[in-house]
Amino acid sequence: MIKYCYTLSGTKKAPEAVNLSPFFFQKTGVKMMKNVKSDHLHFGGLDTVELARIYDTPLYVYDVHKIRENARAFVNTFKNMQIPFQVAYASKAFSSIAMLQVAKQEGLSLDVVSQGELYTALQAGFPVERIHLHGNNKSTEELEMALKHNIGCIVVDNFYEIELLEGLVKEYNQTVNVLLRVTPGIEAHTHDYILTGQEDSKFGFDLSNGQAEQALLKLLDDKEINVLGIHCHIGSQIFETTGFIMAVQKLYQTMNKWNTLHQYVPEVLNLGGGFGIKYTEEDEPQPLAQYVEALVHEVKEQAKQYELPIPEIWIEPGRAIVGDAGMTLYSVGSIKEIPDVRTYVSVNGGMTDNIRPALYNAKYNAVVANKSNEESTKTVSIAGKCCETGDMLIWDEQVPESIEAGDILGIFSTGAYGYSMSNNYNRFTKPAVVFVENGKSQLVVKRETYQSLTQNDLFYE
Ligand SMILES: Cc1ncc(COP(=O)(O)O)c(C=O)c1O
Ligand SMILES: N[C@@H](CCCC[NH3+])C(=O)O
Repeated sequence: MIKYCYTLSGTKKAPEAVNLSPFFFQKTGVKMMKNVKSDHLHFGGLDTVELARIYDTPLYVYDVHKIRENARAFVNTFKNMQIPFQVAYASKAFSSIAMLQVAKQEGLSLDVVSQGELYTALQAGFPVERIHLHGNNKSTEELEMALKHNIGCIVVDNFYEIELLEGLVKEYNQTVNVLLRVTPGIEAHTHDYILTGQEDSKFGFDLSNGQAEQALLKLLDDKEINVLGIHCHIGSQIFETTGFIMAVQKLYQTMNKWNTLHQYVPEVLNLGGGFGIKYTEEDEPQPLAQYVEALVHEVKEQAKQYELPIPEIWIEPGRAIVGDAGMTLYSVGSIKEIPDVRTYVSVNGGMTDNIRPALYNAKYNAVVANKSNEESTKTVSIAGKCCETGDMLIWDEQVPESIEAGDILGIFSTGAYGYSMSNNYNRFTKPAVVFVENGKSQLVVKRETYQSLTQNDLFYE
């Protein structure tokens, strides 16, 4: 049995160990992991071809050990830096009862943005005091649900919400902790659709036009509302720490002003999520610990400069916790060769289980999981099966010459915003989700059935 790996340029490399995660290979520039026992790709210690056989495809697979490792990278860095903190997992990246159980086990807090996400957290038995509710258009029902369950805090986003909340806390004679979401006017370097910190944003109160200050005063005026602190989130899939550092500086200028004018000093500074991960070898994220180190360092510097206390620092990573811990397995079907133009390899999923390539032109790498010892010398494009020309998962990927119908194709780093953004376009059913850990696999989200697709449909009479 040949024991080697291929780099993206096609050169062979000896694998350092048997069951390394694809993350390792992406990090080192080696494209795929080889199992020395067979020619099957292993993920989280298990044979992916076997997983596809047992659970069928398309299938989301999560390496739970990797989820824990990512979570601990954040948590342990805060602990080592001896600073009060909360790491709130942004459950929009991937919410399911099993995932939230793992988040709870790792001592994370939770960011939810809807009643559905809050309901899932409650079903998972997530500690309510560690749940934070987000949203740029929270409904009365959402706010009522948050108050009823006494969740940790509500991240207040706009004047309409303040009015609703003021009415509700009076009606229920209840106090509530809030964070004030501000937009610091920072344009992080990422895709336009996932930018959130700029002035022209639907999220939060703008700092520069005075609306944030107006909102603060309104909230401080209400004795049922405790303004725990300030929140800002500058965007998603950000590699450089510069944007985060600039946000901290902007927030401290504001805090200094608000301390002088209104004697308001926040206890909590929530700096959001957005820490970038590696999808392909072109991506160069920082190690997760470095994002935290940079943030904490800057907070300490600014606190010293303005002679303000060091607040509790909260962050909200989603992608960085689950992104590279998940992969998707598909079955290859039709292969269409257009001589001198392109070869389309169609799989039994696509934009219904991963809309990111269609939405953000996001890039991924794939491997033929049952032929991972074969050299990848053929250039093909991986197409989804939706009735959309734009339903392409990867353009120009290298695969073995022998690729054929029935092969299992694995796409790496689909753990964030894959399942959570999946949809039923063309009435495709959503795939199942499987967790692997300690050499075992377990189904944690069942595959949708045709029955579940039509269960809410009614006959027109
Ligand atoms: C307010 C807020 N917090 C946290 C996140 C999580 O972002 P990411 O998954 O990039 O860490 C998002 C999404 O961008 C967000 O809007
Ligand atoms: N869904 C986006 C990120 C936006 C997250 C929420 N603010 C993605 O897949 O990258």
